Amino acid sequence: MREPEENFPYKLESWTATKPAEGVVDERDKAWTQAVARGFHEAETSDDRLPKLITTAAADQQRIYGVYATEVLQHSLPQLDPVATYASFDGTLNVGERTVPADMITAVTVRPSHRRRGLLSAMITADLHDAQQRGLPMAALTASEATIYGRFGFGEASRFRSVTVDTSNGFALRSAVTGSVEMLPTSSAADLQVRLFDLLHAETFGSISRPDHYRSMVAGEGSYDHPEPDRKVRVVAHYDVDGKIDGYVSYKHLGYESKPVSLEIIDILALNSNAYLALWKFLGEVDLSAAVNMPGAPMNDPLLWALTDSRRYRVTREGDSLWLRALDVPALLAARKYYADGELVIKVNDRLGLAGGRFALRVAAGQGQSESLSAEGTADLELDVAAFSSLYLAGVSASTLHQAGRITAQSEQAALKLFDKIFQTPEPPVSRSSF
Ligand SMILES: CC(=O)SCCNC(=O)CCNC(=O)[C@H](O)C(C)(C)COP(=O)(O)OP(=O)(O)OC[C@H]1O[C@@H](n2cnc3c(N)ncnc32)[C@H](O)[C@@H]1OP(=O)(O)O
Repeated sequence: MREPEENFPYKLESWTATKPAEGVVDERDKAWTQAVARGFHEAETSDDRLPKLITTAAADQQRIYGVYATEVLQHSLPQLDPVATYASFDGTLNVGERTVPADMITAVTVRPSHRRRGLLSAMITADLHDAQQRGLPMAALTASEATIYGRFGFGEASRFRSVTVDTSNGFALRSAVTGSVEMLPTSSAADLQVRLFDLLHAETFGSISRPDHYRSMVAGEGSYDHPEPDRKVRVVAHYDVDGKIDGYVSYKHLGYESKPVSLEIIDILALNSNAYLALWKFLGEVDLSAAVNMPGAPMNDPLLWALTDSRRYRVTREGDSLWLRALDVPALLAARKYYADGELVIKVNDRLGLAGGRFALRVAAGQGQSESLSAEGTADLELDVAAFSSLYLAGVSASTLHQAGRITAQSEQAALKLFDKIFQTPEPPVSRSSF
């Protein structure tokens, strides 16, 4: 691991999460997990929940980073408490009919009394170099704030919406759905979620893996964000006409004090649009509720178009979903599925020295071939690695980024159009994971 250099009165340590033996939590793991909770302004995790949380991190084989003060002041938190936390684990990103390995970053916190001293910079630089050396072509995260990660080469790659659907009297869908819905024991949600997600992940462009803690979150057993169990969680599955489960929803009632009295979706996965709409029909008809909130709705949600009254569908928030950071541009260019042929030379600038260079892309019959070229020479487009990472899944076009001043070099309109023609996709990228 690269050690940060000059003027750094801290020690950066790294280890792999391991399952607590016989439920006994290692003191270092305990201090690290509590530091994460403090960093996100959450309540500290109760002792009986700690083994479960650390077990989920171990299931992901998370690489844990902790920054420790080399000297602590009298009466301050002990040396064992990290002043900064960070974790990463290997996942995959669907780039169209195949996946590429990705370094998935999570649990980034710096103690408020130690912010803006370069601690995040030290951790992320060490992890990105490590990921690149291990041959991972991409890094990925979901961000608490949009201002943090651009400087480290990350670009927004997909977006999501939060929606509220008015399910008061009169809620109806335009067309009939088939199959049936049934309530399940919440404990069965963990494995069901994994099965459905794996199928969807393999076929959804832009999908990134989920961390293991989704298993307990969707079953009301707590997650990293909210470690304590939530006994209000309910789980309902959709069965197709042959009796096979092809969708599920994990949700909870927000209480009679919510206005309007609402249900909230924790997770909804459906293998086809019939299952998706049937689950929504169920949610829309649940008694003692008049609205359903869906925090992670896709941008192209068919539900809007299925409602007899589309104004019942209200977007309450739109935001960035997945952030990507290229670590190996030629590998990424060769891996992606394309829908138009063409040839391009692009120059990628990377201040961290990880992925920069001049690269040729040749696409024929939807398959890309790429090679690194010498640094000197012309390029059709020159752009920062964060802009390249945003463009990679075509969640935004090169023309739009150029208009936004994000493609820095003087770019010919023809080159922008050619890039967009090669990279465009029939559907926008969709990510169903937050980590
Ligand atoms: C993937 C995830 O886990 S997302 C969760 C991120 N964590 C949180 O939001 C928890 C609360 N916030 C924090 O713990 C910290 O403020 C962090 C982790 C965001 C930043 O950690 P720091 O150690 O302060 O960052 P560091 O000192 O390395 O800053 C590097 C640069 O980023 C800038 N920066 C850091 N945080 C922010 C921010 N929130 N908004 C804008 N700029 C920021 C710094 O000003 C600095 O800029 P410079 O290079 O021009 O001087």
